[in-house]
Amino acid sequence: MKTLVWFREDLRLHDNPALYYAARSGEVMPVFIYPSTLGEASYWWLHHSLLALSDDLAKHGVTLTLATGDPASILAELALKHSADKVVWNRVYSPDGIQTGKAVKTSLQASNIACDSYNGQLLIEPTTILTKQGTPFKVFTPFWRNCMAQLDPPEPLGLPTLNCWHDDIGSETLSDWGLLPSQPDWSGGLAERWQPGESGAQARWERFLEEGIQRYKNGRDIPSRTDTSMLSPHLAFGEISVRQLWFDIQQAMADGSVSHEDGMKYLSELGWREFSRYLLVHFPHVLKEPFNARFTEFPWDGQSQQIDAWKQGKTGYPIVDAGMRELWHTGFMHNRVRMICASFLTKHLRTHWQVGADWFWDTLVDADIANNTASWQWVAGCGADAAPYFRIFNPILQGEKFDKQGDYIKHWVPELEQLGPRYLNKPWEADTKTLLEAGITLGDNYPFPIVEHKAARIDALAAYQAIKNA
Ligand SMILES: Cc1cc2nc3c(=O)[nH]c(=O)nc-3n(C[C@H](O)[C@H](O)[C@H](O)COP(=O)(O)OP(=O)(O)OC[C@H]3O[C@@H](n4cnc5c(N)ncnc54)[C@H](O)[C@@H]3O)c2cc1C
Repeated sequence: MKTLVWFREDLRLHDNPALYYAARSGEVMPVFIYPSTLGEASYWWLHHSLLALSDDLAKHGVTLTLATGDPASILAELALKHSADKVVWNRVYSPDGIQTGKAVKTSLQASNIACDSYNGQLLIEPTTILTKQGTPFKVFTPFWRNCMAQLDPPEPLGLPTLNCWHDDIGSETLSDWGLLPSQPDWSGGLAERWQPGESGAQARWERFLEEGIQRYKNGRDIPSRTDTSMLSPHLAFGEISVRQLWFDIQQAMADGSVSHEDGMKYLSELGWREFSRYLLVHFPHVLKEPFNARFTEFPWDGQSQQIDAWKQGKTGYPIVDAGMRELWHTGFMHNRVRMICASFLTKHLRTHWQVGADWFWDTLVDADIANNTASWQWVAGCGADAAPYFRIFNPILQGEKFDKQGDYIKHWVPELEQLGPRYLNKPWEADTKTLLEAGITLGDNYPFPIVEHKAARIDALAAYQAIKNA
């Protein structure tokens, strides 16, 4: 049997159901089709991830074919032209991903080509978890409790023996695709931090199991530490299987190398990833509209100068600036700081969450339509099970609490390196002598705050009151 394996968000060989079952029944021909909707940082990642995948496949004598165009026509044409018996893929659970999967299926069936799809992305199928009334969950805790009660994922699949059929099917090349930035090449910071591809993902996971997971529950909120797994871009591109993470954590809790508390906390973060996809499957409109319909009328403001200052890490609030600069430099931002920066944009600057989501989409290497949308709506107060809008993060107190020694701020905002802890999160309150000794001239080498915290908070609450009373 000859099978075309359509790679999508599953750029790995291990525990890849589509590849595994195709390889077990005969020869395979892997195909990847250019995705036209990624952000710039994700295209950088994709380039390196595809290089890694095609090297890994080549070690087994298998060639990865690259193609551009409509998947429904490309796959049917390739299958007919090269006499494939079947086309298989792992499902993608975004609205676009579902739509494309359906179109491919219809087109293949119209050409009498067999096809099959698998779950290679989630611990549990979103359609199988419903409330007693048969409706989708809208709140995380009962959703996850329900998942945990039912969860019995199949054991991860190993690496199949791969055989390729050697038709030359005319692959495009990665350089044809021009995914890497040039003029200017801003990717230096990304390359320093990341190793895209399956072996990079496995290495990061092993490191986390050795030295991060044991401190996860308490350490995960401290941005200067490396107590989180940093697997998000690898998960977004499917370079590591979530089932493997699940089984490894279960095993580590069973043999006592990881405490129940740390292990369960990590699994619940994977639960948030499941929940984000679940929400998009059941409520696809939330990609563009607020989950809480009341927010349709919210008086968003958002001035372009202030939004630019936010993007550039020049708001005058050190923890926000540190986060936005980490994002620009590395394509990543720590979760606690993502929440602070997103709150600042949607509440202090009263800017529509979509503006922030778009910027993150372009600059994050882990940009993931489900996690990004759900998280932005959550912070903005309009999402499912969201933090209430009136809970407005105070960026000064957040910095003081989660970056006590100021290591994170000083790393990303080196202008403030000489400033002591008393004023590090509020340099504008320092007297002239203190600022002078620290080499800081506000308005010159570090900005004054672009908005005043208390006034911005009052404005945001007044705007919220307007929709609450409507
Ligand atoms: C405004 C905002 C935007 C975000 N955008 C994205 C995004 O585009 N892509 C993305 O993967 N995550 C996003 N997140 C969620 C979270 O910040 C990242 O998943 C996390 O920081 C990744 O770091 P890690 O892999 O070390 O996480 P860990 O703490 O090690 O968690 C393990 C995995 O669980 C999942 N996870 C963790 N937290 C969340 C969460 N809150 N929601 C959904 N899944 C989660 C991720 O897949 C993560 O890799 C966003 C959060 C906020 C507040």
